[in-house]
Amino acid sequence: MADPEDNDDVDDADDGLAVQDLSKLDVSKLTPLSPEVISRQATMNVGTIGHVAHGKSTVVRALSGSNTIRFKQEKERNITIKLGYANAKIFKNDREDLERPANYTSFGSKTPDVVPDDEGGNWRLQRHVSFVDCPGHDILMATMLNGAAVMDAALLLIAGNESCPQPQTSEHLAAVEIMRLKHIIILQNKVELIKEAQAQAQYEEIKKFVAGTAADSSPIIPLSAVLKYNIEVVCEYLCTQVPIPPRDFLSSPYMIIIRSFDVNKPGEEVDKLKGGVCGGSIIKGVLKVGDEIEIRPGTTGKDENGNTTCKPIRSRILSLAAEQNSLQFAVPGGLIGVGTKIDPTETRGDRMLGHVMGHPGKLPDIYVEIEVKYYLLRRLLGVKTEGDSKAGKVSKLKKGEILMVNIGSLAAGGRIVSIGDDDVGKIVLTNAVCTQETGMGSGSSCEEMPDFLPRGHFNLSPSPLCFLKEEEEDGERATSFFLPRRELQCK
Ligand SMILES: Nc1nc2c(ncn2[C@@H]2O[C@H](COP(=O)(O)OP(=O)(O)OP(=O)(O)O)[C@@H](O)[C@H]2O)c(=O)[nH]1
Repeated sequence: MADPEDNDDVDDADDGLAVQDLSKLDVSKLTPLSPEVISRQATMNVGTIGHVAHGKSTVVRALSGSNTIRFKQEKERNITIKLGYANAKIFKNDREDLERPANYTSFGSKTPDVVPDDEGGNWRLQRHVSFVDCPGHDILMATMLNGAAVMDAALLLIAGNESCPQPQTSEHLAAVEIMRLKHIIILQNKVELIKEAQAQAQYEEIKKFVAGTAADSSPIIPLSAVLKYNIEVVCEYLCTQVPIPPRDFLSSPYMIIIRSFDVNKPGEEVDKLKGGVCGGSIIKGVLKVGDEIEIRPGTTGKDENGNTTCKPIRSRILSLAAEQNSLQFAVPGGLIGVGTKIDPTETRGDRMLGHVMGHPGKLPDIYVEIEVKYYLLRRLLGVKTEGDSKAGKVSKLKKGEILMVNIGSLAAGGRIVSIGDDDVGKIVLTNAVCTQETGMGSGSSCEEMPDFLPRGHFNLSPSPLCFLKEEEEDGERATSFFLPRRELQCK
């Protein structure tokens, strides 16, 4: 994602990339492979999933050349805590004598779209991928699910020197299955640590584990992420096994905000202060430099009766960037950074996380209560249980129970206020949420009731949503999760 701290490095002109000219932009002709788009911005999101320390961050580093572990605590503990992002361009060589997989490779996001090799051939850009690096630790499952919300495909990392499956191997696979993710590539990592017979035995174990799941017919690539062995096979499969995701360029823009920053250094002079920056992923539509924008819910608070109030924030786009590539327009897909005129104190320290950005008056309504049809998983995932032991069973949801609710990039607390016989739960949220309403929504809008947030009933599709429920089982902390059936209509 565009890291505002790197903003000074953003090249505006003559950066060797395709030119984006707003005066010639015809949005109806854009595709995720248009040269002026993929030259600068990733248009496909690929997640890395799997058990803790199986090599997710290492494989992203091998593919992109960038380190996704960026936070101090993460560096100290050597585990991923927040979602990490890194972009990579995937190239194919045009020399016919070069056999697969050596004719595929990846370079960083700033690389020009045609790179000459030493033998008279050229590496030509095929895909521009944004890697979403998920944490593998069980207590960070909610973060992993936020990442799964934007994935078009996933790399499932399985360490060759451990038995399969480990708890988060099955938990992550189940999560992406529920998100309806179909394109999964399995990476049997750390193969340089094991003998061939051991690798073969684990291959059979993996085949048995994925039988009947979304990864049933997924390719299994033996890999060493540290030695970069078989990385070019991953590049090839990303081009040949994962279709270009369909994107809606024509609708009014809708971006979920995943990070936000104040990019000013302490003590900066007033006339040099820069406006707030929001990072996120556009779900549909195109945002352009100069656009008027609105952020919802925006500034939220409570009135004298304790009711939640909100005031959407309005501003203008001053700059757009994808990692270090400057953009004139941004499309659905990889993460972008949006420079605005918003007071930077409003965007400091991820304050806008969970909000959405779009054109003024064009975003969905804001809600503090949701009604959702859910289904429970039959057994707890992520814990080792003996046989048919009750510890693995998921208990029913109860009135008054507190859940964690993920809607887009928002992770909010939610209290169940009622549960119907038809597994429809009414949930009051701790945070207001602006989310997509489809079907016959019956919530009244914020404009109609400016002092109060509405109580709405709606189907959250296509906004991904899930609940996390924390349970103590024999002293072991377990996590299970629940999702609404996407096809269900609202009341
Ligand atoms: N020998 C060997 N070690 C590897 C390989 N890939 C990763 N590792 C090591 O495994 C450890 C964990 O790697 P990470 O990439 O941080 O694992 P992760 O899955 O991202 O970890 P979390 O995000 O914390 O779940 C590190 O010490 C890596 O150097 C590999 O191919 N071979």
